[in-house]
Amino acid sequence: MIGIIGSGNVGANTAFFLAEKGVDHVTLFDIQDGLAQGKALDMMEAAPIRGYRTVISGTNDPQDGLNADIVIITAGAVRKPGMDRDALFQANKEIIIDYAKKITRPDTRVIIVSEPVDLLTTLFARHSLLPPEQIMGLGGILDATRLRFLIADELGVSMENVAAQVVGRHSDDMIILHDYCCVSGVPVEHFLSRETIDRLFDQTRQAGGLIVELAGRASAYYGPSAVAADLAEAICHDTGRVLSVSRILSGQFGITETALSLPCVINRAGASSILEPRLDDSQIQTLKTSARTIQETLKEDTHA
Ligand SMILES: NC(=O)c1ccc[n+]([C@@H]2O[C@H](COP(=O)([O-])OP(=O)(O)OC[C@H]3O[C@@H](n4cnc5c(N)ncnc54)[C@H](O)[C@@H]3O)[C@@H](O)[C@H]2O)c1
Repeated sequence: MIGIIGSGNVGANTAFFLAEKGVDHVTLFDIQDGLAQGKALDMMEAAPIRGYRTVISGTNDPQDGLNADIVIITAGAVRKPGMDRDALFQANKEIIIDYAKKITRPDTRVIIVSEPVDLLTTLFARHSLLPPEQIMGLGGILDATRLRFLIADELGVSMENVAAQVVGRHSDDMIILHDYCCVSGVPVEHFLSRETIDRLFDQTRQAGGLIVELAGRASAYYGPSAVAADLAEAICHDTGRVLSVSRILSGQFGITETALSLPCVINRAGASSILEPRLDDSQIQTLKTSARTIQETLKEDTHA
């Protein structure tokens, strides 16, 4: 069973995408009375046409959503135009601490979507009894997915032939691994000029903000939901896929006790091992600065 905490745009769409992937059971919870039940019912009533057999249920009891094999946390405030992700920390930190303490099943794997994701994943890990590999933040995998679209669109090729890797913080400080961006295994420089590649990298950094500006009242949710469902499926099916997720680092590039995205092997245990990519000196500095910023923010906050 997959529990989804928060049944707003990301939570509900993740449930829908999971149903289309054929998982057995998804339980939605939201603090707004009736919202989870209403959306679950709506999705079940689409099943005769969409053809999924998944049971999607809504609940008013958070423990029904938390007592799950995989818990996806999408609860909390979203950015408004002009806001950066860090501005959501004060609004969302208590929610994360609360759920970190309420998850008591030792085998639950947790995917944190709420923003600012690396800060909240670090905070969750501090307050949780779960081991670090079972706690994953939705970070680099979304940025890489967006970049794959942009490269494919620029070249007019199929997206499935485009690979991209983004690590570090899910923010303007994300680190796009140039050497790992390929089209059918061929480095992207072979097809695109340096200026075009830089423009696509900038668009990737600004992708989330652009959607907030354009949509006005909502942040991105189709892309994030698709990625959350993909990650949950990779865990359920014990795939061993390598995906860039935010997890507590254990000494990689000298960083500990802080969650940042690096490529991880995703299997039934969660983000079970980290594959260290080759980074240049400036990328290592960016990664370390991101870790320091997260630690300083948490240190300044006496409740964290
Ligand atoms: N990591 C990423 O890449 C990424 C991408 C998109 C959105 N997000 C984040 O995901 C979160 C959700 O986004 P959304 O678009 O679904 O927002 P939304 O406003 O549509 O939904 C949020 C839902 O959370 C519920 N909620 C608030 N407090 C709660 C609590 N304590 N327990 C349970 N539910 C609670 C609200 O009632 C609301 O229904 C935001 O923090 C957003 O910034 C992250």
